[in-house]
Formats: sequence, C-alpha cells, structure tokens
Amino acid sequence: MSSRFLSTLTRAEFTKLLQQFNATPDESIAFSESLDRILAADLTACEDLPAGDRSCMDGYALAAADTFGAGEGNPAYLECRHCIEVNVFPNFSLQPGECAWIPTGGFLPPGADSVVMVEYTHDIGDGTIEVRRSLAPGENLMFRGEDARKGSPLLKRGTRLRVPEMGLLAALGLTQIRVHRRPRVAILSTGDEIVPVEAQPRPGEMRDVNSHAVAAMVMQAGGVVEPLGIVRDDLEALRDALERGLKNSDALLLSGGSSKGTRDHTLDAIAQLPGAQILAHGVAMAPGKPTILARVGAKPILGLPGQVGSAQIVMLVLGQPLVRHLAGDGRAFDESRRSLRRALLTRNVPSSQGREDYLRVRLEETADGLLAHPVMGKSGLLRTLLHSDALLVISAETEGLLEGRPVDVWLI
Ligand SMILES: Nc1nc2c(c(=O)[nH]1)N[C@H]1C(S)=C(S)[C@@H](COP(=O)(O)OP(=O)(O)OC[C@H]3O[C@@H](n4cnc5c(N)ncnc54)[C@H](O)[C@@H]3O)O[C@H]1N2
Ligand code: MOO
Repeated sequence: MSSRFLSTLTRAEFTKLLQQFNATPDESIAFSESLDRILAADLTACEDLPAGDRSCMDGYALAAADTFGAGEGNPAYLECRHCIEVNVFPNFSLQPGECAWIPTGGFLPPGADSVVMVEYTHDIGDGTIEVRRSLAPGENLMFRGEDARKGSPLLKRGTRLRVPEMGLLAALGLTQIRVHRRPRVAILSTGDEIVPVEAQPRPGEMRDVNSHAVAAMVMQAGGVVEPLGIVRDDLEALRDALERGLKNSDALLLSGGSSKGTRDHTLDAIAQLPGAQILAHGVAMAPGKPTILARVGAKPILGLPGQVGSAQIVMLVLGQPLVRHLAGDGRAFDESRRSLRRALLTRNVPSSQGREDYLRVRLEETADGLLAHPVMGKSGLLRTLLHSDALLVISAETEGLLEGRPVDVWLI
C-alpha cells in the first residue's frame, strides 16, 4: 500500500523549510506604532547616550579622592559653591576640596568623578558639607555612552521592538523607523460540513472554529488577517479560492482536507496552482501529522489539520513562528524564547518514538512545587487545550515519561 503522506519530515526539517521564505518588504512607520514590529535595517547610534556622565542619585558631585578615608567618625569637609540644575550642563569645573549639589539625572561637572548620596552628608552651613563616607571613582554615575555610543551598532535588523528597544529609540529621537511590513495572511477553512459561526448547524454540520482560532493566532504573531471564509470540498472551488487568496497576501493558511481521505482535496488543489511546489506533506509530530507545506512563487501555503486541537497546536509550533519569520523576526524559530516552567509530572505518559508529542498539561501550584497534570483527550476536541496552561514537548527519541519526573513545560 502506498504511503498516505508524500514524505514525513521531522519537525526540525519542516522548520528549516519554513525558514527559507523571505521576510516582507520594509516600510517606514512612526516610532509610536513600533511596538512588536521588526526592524528592517541595522540601526547605528546617532549620538552618545547618556550625552555625558550623569548622577543616579540626589547628592553632591565631588572628586572621590577628596573623600578617601572618610567615615562616620572622621568626615571629610568640602566646600559647596554650585548647585547643578537638572536641565543645564554645568559651566564650571570643580576644584580640589569642592563639591556641587547635583540632582538625580544631573550632568557631572569636569573635576568631579562620583556622587555622594545626600543621606551620607550634612550641610553644616557656611557652604560647608560634611561627607561621612569614602567614595570610589565612578560611584553613583551613569557614564557617557553607556547605553549607546555614537557611530556604534545599536540594534540589528530582525530585532523585535519590545518596550526596552522603544525606550532606546525614544531616547535617541528616532521617530521614524524602517520595519518589515506586517505579513498579510489569507485564511480559509475547507469542509462541506463547516458552516459560519453565525449559522445554526443542521445535523452533520459544524461551526467554523479553525478560521477564527487561526486568525487570532496570526494576529498574536503580528500578521494581518485576510479572511477567505469557508470553501466546500471541491477541487476547483478550492483551487480558485487559493489562487484568489494568494493574490492579496504574503502567505496562506488553510485548515482541513490535509489528510488523504476521499474528500481531502487540499494537496491536489495546491498542486494545480501555477508555480506550486509541494515541499512537505506530513510531519513527525502528534498532533499535527497531516500538515502540508507548499510554495507558490515566493509565498508559503501551510495546510493545517482540520481537527480543532491539532490546528491550534500546529499553529503554535509552526504557524506562528512562520508568521513571525515573514514579519522579519530573526529569532522567530528560536525555542529559547518559549516561556518554560519546571514542573513535576503527575502521571506516566506514553509516547511513540519517532514523533514529537505535544502533551497538553494543566499546572497546579502546591506546597511541594509546581505539578503538571496531563490533560488527555482527542485532538478533535477543544477541551484538551481549554483545560491546559502549557505544553509538554516529548522529543521523538523519548519513549514515554514517568510520573514524578521534573519536566520543562511551555506556557501557552
Ligand atoms: N484513516 C486515517 N484517518 C485519519 C488519519 C489517519 O492517519 N488515518 N489522521 C487523522 C488526523 S491525525 C487528523 S489531524 C485528521 C486530519 O484531517 P484533515 O486535515 O483532512 O481534516 P478534515 O478531514 O477536513 O477534518 C477533520 C475534522 O476536523 C473538523 N474540522 C475541519 N475543519 C474545521 C473547522 N474549520 N472548524 C471546526 N472543525 C473543523 C472536521 O469536521 C472533522 O471532524 O485526519 C484524521 N483521520
Ligand atoms: O495529526 Mo492529528 O493532527 O494528530 O490529530
């Protein structure tokens, strides 16, 4: 009997194929819109940040050498002649034996190399300040160029702009930035039994879960959704919908008909598109085995299994990283980015060698530590993901895991 799948790839091989697709072109956007967008060009620092040495405390700027040996019992006495304003670069130099009042964020005058916190001083009047601590040079300072040095690399192309990166852009006044355009992802569901969520299903019909779950996950990953609706199990209708969908999008995700049943036309419909190349049909993961990957011109089509639980897991493992990759994210497939927690498995779980298993687990915080309870159930049901907080990835080389074993679970 011939294989039901063209070729079953390992998950790692499948991932490599996904990485071959190019990121979307770039566009210029306002910095205020840039959260979670991906830089399309390397950025170089246009100025030093901070622009000079700045104080991180309210206190007195001074030369540390003037305080050497000072302490509670034998304070140093310094003369305070200046009061630095937070918004003015000091136009004087400190002389030996002098200090100047400095607020947090104030720029240090020449001649000073440290700041003593006001708590360790006493203003004894007459312009004399008692310092009851010995300071080290550099103490309580943020140094010129410590965040960014003019002309040096700042952020690399492919960086996702999180809040800290946005802070850096704000500090440097980079108000317009070049990012990759959000990938437009067309989504369709196939199946004669699938009806829109607004419809009252007749016996035998099912409301369309996957279009909506997949759309939400595409948006979560930074894509823009182009909904194509539901297409019946008909080769021509499916091929036309795919062709239409690809015209206005960077990628197409569809669910259903990925297996090799009599109604499963997905593979044939894709194969009939001009310029189509089927890259994979079958991946060694459970759930998710009947996943399809094709290339039409430069655009990917990812065919997800119809089962609702399988479609969501394939999206987590392959679909969302693909969308992030198309959005230009240089770390889209980097598994070290997954949020992991260590937990104790509360029952034995079987697993077949040769495929990666994605076991759904519910987490429980107890006095003995975090417990991971496997949520068993069929991948055509919603309940396994509904009742779980995390996934336990069981590698293809592992033949089951024993109760009580510490495992790293992936929070979802
Ligand atoms: N003899 C075999 N049968 C099946 C195998 C197998 O190896 N041998 N694999 C099973 C696995 S695993 C999966 S996963 C499914 C994949 O099926 P398809 O991708 O071809 O999907 P369909 O047959 O179209 O649908 C399966 C199931 O999911 C429901 N579905 C589909 N689309 C939606 C949607 N948008 N919203 C809600 N529910 C949907 C559909 O009604 C079916 O119940 O094949 C197994 N069979
Ligand atoms: O591959 Mo199916 O996706 O195991 O349920």
